[in-house]
Amino acid sequence: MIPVRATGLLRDFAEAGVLEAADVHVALRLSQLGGEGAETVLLAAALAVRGVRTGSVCVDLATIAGSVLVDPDPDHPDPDDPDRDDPGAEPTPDPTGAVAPPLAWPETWDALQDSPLVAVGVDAPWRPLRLVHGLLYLDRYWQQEQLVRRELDQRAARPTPALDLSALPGLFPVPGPDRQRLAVAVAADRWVSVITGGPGTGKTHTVARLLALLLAQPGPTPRIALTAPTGKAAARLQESVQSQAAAVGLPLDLTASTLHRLLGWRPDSQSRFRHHAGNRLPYDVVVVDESSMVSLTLMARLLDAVRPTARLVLVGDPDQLTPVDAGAVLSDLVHRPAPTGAPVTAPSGIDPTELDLDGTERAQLGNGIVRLRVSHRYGHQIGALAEAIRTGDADATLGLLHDGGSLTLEPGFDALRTEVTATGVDMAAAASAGDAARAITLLGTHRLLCAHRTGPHGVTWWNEECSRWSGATGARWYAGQPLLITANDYENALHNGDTGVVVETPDGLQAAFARAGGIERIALSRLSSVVTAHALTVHRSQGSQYESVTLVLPPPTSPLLTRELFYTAITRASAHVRVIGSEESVRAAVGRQLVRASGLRRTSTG
Ligand SMILES: Nc1ncnc2c1ncn2[C@@H]1O[C@H](COP(=O)(O)OP(=O)(O)OP(=O)(O)O)[C@@H](O)[C@H]1O
Repeated sequence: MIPVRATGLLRDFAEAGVLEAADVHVALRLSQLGGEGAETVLLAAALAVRGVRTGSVCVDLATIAGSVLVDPDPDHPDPDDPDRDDPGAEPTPDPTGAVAPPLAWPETWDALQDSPLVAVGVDAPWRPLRLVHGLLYLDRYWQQEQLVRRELDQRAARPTPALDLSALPGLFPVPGPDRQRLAVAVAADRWVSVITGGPGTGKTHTVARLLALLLAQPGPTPRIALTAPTGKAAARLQESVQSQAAAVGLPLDLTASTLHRLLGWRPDSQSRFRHHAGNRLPYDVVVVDESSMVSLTLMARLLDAVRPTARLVLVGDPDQLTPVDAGAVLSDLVHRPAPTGAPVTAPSGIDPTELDLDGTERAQLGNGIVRLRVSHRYGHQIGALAEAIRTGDADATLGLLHDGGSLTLEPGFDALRTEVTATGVDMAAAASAGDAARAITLLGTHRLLCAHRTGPHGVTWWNEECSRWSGATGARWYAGQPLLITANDYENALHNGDTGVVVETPDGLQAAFARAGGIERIALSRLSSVVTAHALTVHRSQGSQYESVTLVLPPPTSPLLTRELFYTAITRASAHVRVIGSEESVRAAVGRQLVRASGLRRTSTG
């Protein structure tokens, strides 16, 4: 919809589909408040608002003119809702490369420097917009970025107390080079560290051993917080750490919570969180899993609240899809130069030269970053495919997909239909017989993933098609029906993104969910936010693992088709990956990376 008050450049860009009404409204409001009439400044302001709406922290004035973005799905969720896990769509570069009406950037640049709306440079007093190093920010995001930068740099520069590494050999008994051991030593030796790696590379395994090493240090027992951006991720982290607790000597009752819960989210309060710089979190170690899903705003809140003398350990896979909200902090962190003064070597007793670290990885050690590389979960072929996609090698990706074995590229749906039908029949049989364990096992054997929520390649369409293939009768509930929880449900201890299946019980049909201690059956009438889920968006599948995954690729022109989407989807599988789509779609996906403008990677000082 084009706002009536939009004129000139704002109208041109709104008509070209680049700006939405909200972008224009904010720019016009700023113009009123600041007494700014220059069209180019108002356009730049609207593009800054739009940048945040589409995931960037700022607008890069050097590249914006050639990289107009499209917003493929205006159905954005409420950014402040902590229950929200599924963005459904990710704004990405316009694949057609179409550029909106031409813009004279030299003119715009001059107008921005002179504008009463724009603070120019790091030290200029407050104004609603800030221009630094060619990046234009809404002030709020500039402040958040500065806070994150400052906190991380201060943490990196400050030495930690001397470490006793004598427990390490017991925690990693196999001799020889081991990146997990290096990661533990590095994370224990710093106030902030990052443990990255693809799925199944042992990030949580490493975290459990890090905690054991910290608990073995002399002095008071450290207080530990385990957290993750979503309820489902927090539950997985807790389960995984608890399952290793006895083996490495951790307390058996360590629990994990969402970041919102940890920080004390208060929807009714101005300050939003109970914990902040004036009321810090009472922990000595804070481990954040699935950090790739943490936005700039949430990272700023967290850094504000963690004590300067608490070890902050960020864990995640920076190659996965980025958060719904603005910023891609984890990805920025692994790409930023080390701050001046940061130690560039591993702690004493650890020899990084043994570990086959490349130049980048060596430099990253200076930022406390260690990347784990060996997957303990999936076979060589899926690992090789993940690496080919991650490094943008389309030929290698296609070569692997054509090689057969556990990977296939198919143009049609026949094999998918056979698989969905067979699994559906088996699930219905098990569920009708009341065998919830078998029905849940079958649910984890295969998952259909799509880029889009709606449309011919979308989840909604596929859910209907798969329901037909698996013999659903059209009844609201039926035995063998796969379920997806779509909002956190504290009463039933269910998390947004949990999956279950409808099974027959002596009390009629009920929903069955896998729990750490076994299977729980819940009356269907007690579930408020639940849908049938033969298919999921790739976003929604983040953090889940299936034996076999089918990914339906959209056409090459789809703005959702990116390397991060492809990588995230195929790394959900532990044994088999089927990609349905054309070679062109595969090439388009591998070749297109999500671009999010941010100043965090640029320098360490801003
Ligand atoms: N060094 C190791 N030796 C043996 N098994 C390992 C090792 N590291 C990890 N594993 C096993 O590999 C599996 C995956 O490990 P883990 O869950 O820690 O990986 P992750 O990187 O946290 O995975 P994700 O985040 O994708 O869930 C687990 O079963 C774990 O016990």
